[in-house]
Amino acid sequence: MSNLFSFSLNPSSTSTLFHSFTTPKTFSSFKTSTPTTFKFKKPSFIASVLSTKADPQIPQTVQTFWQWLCDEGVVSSKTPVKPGVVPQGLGLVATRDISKSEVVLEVPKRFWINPDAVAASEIGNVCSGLKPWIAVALFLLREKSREDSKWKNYFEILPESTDSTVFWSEEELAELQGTQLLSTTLGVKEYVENEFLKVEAEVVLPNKKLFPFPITLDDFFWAFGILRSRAFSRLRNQNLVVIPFADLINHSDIVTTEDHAHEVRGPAGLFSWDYLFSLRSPLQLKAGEQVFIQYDLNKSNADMALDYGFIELGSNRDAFTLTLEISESDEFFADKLDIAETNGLGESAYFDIKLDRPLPPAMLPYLRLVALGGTDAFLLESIFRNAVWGHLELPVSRANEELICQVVQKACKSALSGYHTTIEEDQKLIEEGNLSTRHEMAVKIRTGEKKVLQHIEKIFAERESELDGLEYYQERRLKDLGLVGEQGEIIFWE
Ligand SMILES: C[S@@+](CC[C@H](N)C(=O)[O-])C[C@H]1O[C@@H](n2cnc3c(N)ncnc32)[C@H](O)[C@@H]1O
Repeated sequence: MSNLFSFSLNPSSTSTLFHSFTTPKTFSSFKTSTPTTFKFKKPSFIASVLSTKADPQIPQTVQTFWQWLCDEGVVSSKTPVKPGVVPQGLGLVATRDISKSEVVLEVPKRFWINPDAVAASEIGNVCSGLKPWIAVALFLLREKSREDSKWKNYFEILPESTDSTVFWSEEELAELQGTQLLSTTLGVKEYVENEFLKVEAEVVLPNKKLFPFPITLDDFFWAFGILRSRAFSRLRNQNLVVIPFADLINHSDIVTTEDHAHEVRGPAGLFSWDYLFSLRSPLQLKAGEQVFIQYDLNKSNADMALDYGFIELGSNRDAFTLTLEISESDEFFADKLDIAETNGLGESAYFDIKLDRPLPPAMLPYLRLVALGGTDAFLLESIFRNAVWGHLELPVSRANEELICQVVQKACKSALSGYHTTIEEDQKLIEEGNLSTRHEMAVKIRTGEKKVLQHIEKIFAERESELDGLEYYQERRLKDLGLVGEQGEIIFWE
């Protein structure tokens, strides 16, 4: 969550994961692709905090969990937070005033659930070749089923699922018709199912002694959901780690920094030192207030819905990912690919576009490259290779610029026609209220995507109306050669 909760199947970035499930589109067809509840009752008023006396609002499982943390020396009378029942399910609540950046909890490494814990366990050998998240998922399921698991009390407080779209019914998913979130969700579900079938056949079934209990696809999805919503990432040396107790912390957009989680060395019991996961409060708090962090500033609402099962109200997380591709049938495919790769892009490129924000800097050059042809194709010659990206950062020719404007607008229109409601209809539904959590999330996600598409369409419509006033490669070149006068007249013939 400080950076955390952005567990990604591909550690390079969360958006890589996102994109790995979208179907790349060619330029010509460039378009954008487009359980159950918590165990705990959610009070609508203040949080109820565990005290030394049993509080009837706190489930027995949470009281037992807390007692376990006390017995293990993870918490003491000095720990300034306790689990509480809050509107987001369980959360961490201050038991006294807390100052900004104060350490609120520390969890020794022996309680962390991560690939190292798997490697050191009985299933370490059979899981050694697996993707880290799959190994940890199997470990979670195995420990959950064991009466003598070290984490037994922890498993008792975990939710059965979240509102992540991977847990939505078909009827609920139908409200996402036309959205990128729907195609991403379906892609993720298919991916998880395939991984499950593979690991079931290759690891679980052949090792009945290690996995003596049945593991179903639903179980595997549960583990996947736990990892997506609770694993911390981007700690030093830790890309995927579940930290019991620390993972009770909820997200708030009031927090705008991400640097709250650290790995430190410190006392981890009466006589031992160990690595500790240390969490600091990003805000100053009064006793009784909930501790929040920022899960990930870069995630779009669609990412949040998929990973955590909630979204933010402000529109700054509304986003749309444009997928562009150099078509293999393009007569200049090899040259274009070479230029794209030299500039850190590839055959396909993904551009996350946010509402009311400028376009990603590489998007226009890439679009111009993909559209390059006809009399502009000379720029693809190898003699220009070092300078071509610089040329593509500015309009190349009227024809090229007009083409990209038209293609993008057409693609936006086509994507917009895939939604089954208009923005106005969505707004009416929100105003009327009475929507379930998931339905409201779906309506807000589809409204957000449509607004971003309209925003992109507007940018390119405006650009198209300004084509006559733009300066293109040939004019720039003549100017560089001193062949254009102050008024723009060509003086070559004088
Ligand atoms: C790391 S867990 C936090 C503890 C969790 N509330 C629990 O009861 O176990 C993350 C999950 O908490 C919930 N959550 C966290 N922040 C939230 C927020 N601002 N709004 C709604 N739900 C939130 C979501 O279900 C999310 O998947």
